[in-house]
Amino acid sequence: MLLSTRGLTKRFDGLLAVSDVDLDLTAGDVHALIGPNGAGKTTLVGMICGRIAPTAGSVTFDGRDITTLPAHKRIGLGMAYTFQITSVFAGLSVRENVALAARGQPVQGDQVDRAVCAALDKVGLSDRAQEVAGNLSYGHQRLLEIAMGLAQAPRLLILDEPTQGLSDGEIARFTALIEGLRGHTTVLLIEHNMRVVWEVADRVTVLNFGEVLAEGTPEDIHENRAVQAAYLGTG
Ligand SMILES: Nc1ncnc2c1ncn2[C@@H]1O[C@H](COP(=O)(O)OP(=O)(O)OP(=O)(O)O)[C@@H](O)[C@H]1O
Repeated sequence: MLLSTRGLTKRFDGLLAVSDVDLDLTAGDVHALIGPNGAGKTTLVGMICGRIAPTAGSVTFDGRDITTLPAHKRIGLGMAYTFQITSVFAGLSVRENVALAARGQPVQGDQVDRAVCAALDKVGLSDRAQEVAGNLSYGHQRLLEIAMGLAQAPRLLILDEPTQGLSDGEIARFTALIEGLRGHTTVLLIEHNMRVVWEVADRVTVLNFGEVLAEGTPEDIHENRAVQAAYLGTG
């Protein structure tokens, strides 16, 4: 396992946002986290990457207990994440944004350039490298965020609703990109687009009211009646 949580819990005043979650991410897998709005997905991921302090439970990364490790140190261990709220610097160029994200990695000079070009190429933004990031469409800004994550050469890439606001063509490019990461980069993907989940996920965890409702392969989840009732509808 690259990452495990045990009994991970977050209480906001009276509200139990995440309750006793055991999650295991196998190295190299694409693991999708799904569930209705308010199920606790973003809160769970916030505890995994160190932005939210858990009320109880533990997080282990590569065999090390990181429950109380600050977020920037987790980045240093190889975690990268993109969030629903766009984090690009609007006044900088596309290239500069990715170069900033790559900084601090064990690459220098020409290697930074190469890492930036490779990341932009993977998300299909190479021809926009010189554009001011703030002028990009919302969908392209989401792709830029993913390039910023990739430029950090992460061991675990956490993506929070990466396909939200993307066109069909951009979604197809995104799924191809994720396919290309399988086996060497572990991906934790919060995703509402079920077609994307069925296409790219090796494992799926379903959260409902802060609890794990089901975990398994996409086929297991698709056939799970409790999941159908809670989330997928009767279809
Ligand atoms: N900082 C906070 N203070 C109080 N309540 C919060 C806070 N953050 C989240 N919550 C509540 O915790 C619950 C879980 O929220 P969370 O954003 O983790 O769900 P989610 O599954 O990511 O939802 P969505 O799919 O809509 O993004 C919700 O009821 C939410 O209102």
